[in-house]
Amino acid sequence: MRTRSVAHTQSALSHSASTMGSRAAATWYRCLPALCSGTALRVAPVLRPASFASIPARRNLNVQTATEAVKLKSIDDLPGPSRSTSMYWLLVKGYAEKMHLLQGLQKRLYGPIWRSKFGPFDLVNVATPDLIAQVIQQEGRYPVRMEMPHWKEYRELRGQAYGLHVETGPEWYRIRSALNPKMLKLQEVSVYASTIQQVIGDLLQRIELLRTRSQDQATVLDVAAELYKFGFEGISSILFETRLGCLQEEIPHETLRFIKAVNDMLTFADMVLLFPRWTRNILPFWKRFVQAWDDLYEMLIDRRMAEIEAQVSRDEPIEGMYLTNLLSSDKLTKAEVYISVTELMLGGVDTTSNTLSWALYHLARDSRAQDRLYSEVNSVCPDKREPTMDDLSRMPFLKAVIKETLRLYPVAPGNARLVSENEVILDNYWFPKKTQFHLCHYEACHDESEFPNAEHFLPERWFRSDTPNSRSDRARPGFYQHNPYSFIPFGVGVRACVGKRVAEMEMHFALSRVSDAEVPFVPSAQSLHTWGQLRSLAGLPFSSLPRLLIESTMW
Ligand code: HEM
Repeated sequence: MRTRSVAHTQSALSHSASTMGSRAAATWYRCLPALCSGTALRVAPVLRPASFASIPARRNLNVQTATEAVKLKSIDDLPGPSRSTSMYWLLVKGYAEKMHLLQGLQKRLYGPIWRSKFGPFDLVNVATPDLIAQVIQQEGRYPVRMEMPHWKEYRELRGQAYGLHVETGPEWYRIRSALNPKMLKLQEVSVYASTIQQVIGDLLQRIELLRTRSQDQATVLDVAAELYKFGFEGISSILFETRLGCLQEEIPHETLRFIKAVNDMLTFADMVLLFPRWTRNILPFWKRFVQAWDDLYEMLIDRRMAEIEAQVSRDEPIEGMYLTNLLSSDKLTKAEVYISVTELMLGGVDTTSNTLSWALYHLARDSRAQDRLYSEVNSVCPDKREPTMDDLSRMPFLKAVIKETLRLYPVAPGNARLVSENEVILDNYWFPKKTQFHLCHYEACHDESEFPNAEHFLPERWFRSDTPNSRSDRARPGFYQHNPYSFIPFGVGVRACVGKRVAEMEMHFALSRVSDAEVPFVPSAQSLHTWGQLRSLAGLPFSSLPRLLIESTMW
């Protein structure tokens, strides 16, 4: 099984657009970055950095008069690499696979705002929290990340609804408003807690099984793959009210085909975007992209939708999970429910699983952080009790570990905005409507002036209470006063991630239970390195021993 970031890989321009490339575009919709209405940078009170309190209200900086605009510089005045330089960096220097690092390189060369062109993209890159804030504040009522012409074309070919990623304006907002309530309200999301706990139970059993089968009785050779399966199983159990069996010994054939269809769709989406239309008769990418979407629909969604619809129409009582609720709410057409659930599914897999992989990687290398996490979990939930949502609110260090992981490895290393309602002014530049902005989140959350020791994993940095008495340089004044736009892993505003609450719940429950049951450590004689890529953790070896075993040998 491949462990590619599905939802937020292609969604990055969906879940990130960060990288603005085909990959970005893919990541982009993968994370299918949605925007939860009114989700303005909420943080748990304990972890709340002071500066979050002062996010300025949105302002609309539409250009007032042509005279004013004339005084400003234009997009043509921006510095930036030529097309051939960009292609050289991407293809020859290998940045196509690590575009998040290109952000810092180009910022050093051209300054915090620059223009870059490659393939079909003509981008204005912004790489400071201030500039990111300025774009967001001018994004308009119905923000758009980027155009998704290939998705749109497929939907038209099959007569399907457009869905969150393709739809724009009030129509996008109508769909989004129907999806938000059962996704973004904490109380509503807690309904899914017991389902997720069952899936986590399966994950723990799977880790134990793989460990005991290994030569050293300690190493799970590819923990990222297991977490990917967990991500898939978790989100599908919430959305479809169905267990796919990803964590079983024998993964059902249909499930494997579904997973393959998801990966194919994302992979070929990249290709379809990059090559011009006339190549479709010669190259296989478009046909395979269409085939992948067809398979994806047919294999799971059609089948599950038909079952649930039949139950709804027979007025049978059904466990009211997400899909059932959407189908019975009448707020969306059946076609819109189809596509919305698919997009949520695409957004919900690799996002949570990659974040968990990176968190375990750092905990395995940092026994101090690991011990602190275990003490916290164990004090709130002694004797391996499964945590409840209420328990999670008493685990600030657990949440800090996830935040710090998302800062170091943002699922969407870049995001995008195609500002089509307004002209935009940034510093002393004026941009016409429909300018495509690339928001360099990765660079912003790795900026030393915002986060001292930015490349280090320091969950404590999210605790203001650690500041006053500590002697370490982490505690120097102002350390926690980062600009709120330097860390927006789920986006911000009405288009922010629709799956944020579900993702946090999944990650918090999973990490608390894994750290309560396992003692991860770096495999001997193996120096784990941080791969250049943010998402490809495939093959991440993970050694752990059951905590119970360690505790009993101590006695
Ligand atoms: C670690 C977990 C996750 C992270 C860091 C993340 C991050 C993001 C980001 C940055 C965006 C773009 C927001 C913007 O443009 O301002 C986004 C959009 C989206 N995400 Fe996530 N996401 C995560 C998990 C999920 C999950 C679990 C789901 C599904 C339940 C999901 C579904 C979506 C969708 C559908 C959108 C597009 C929304 C729209 O365009 O209206 N995400 N996500």
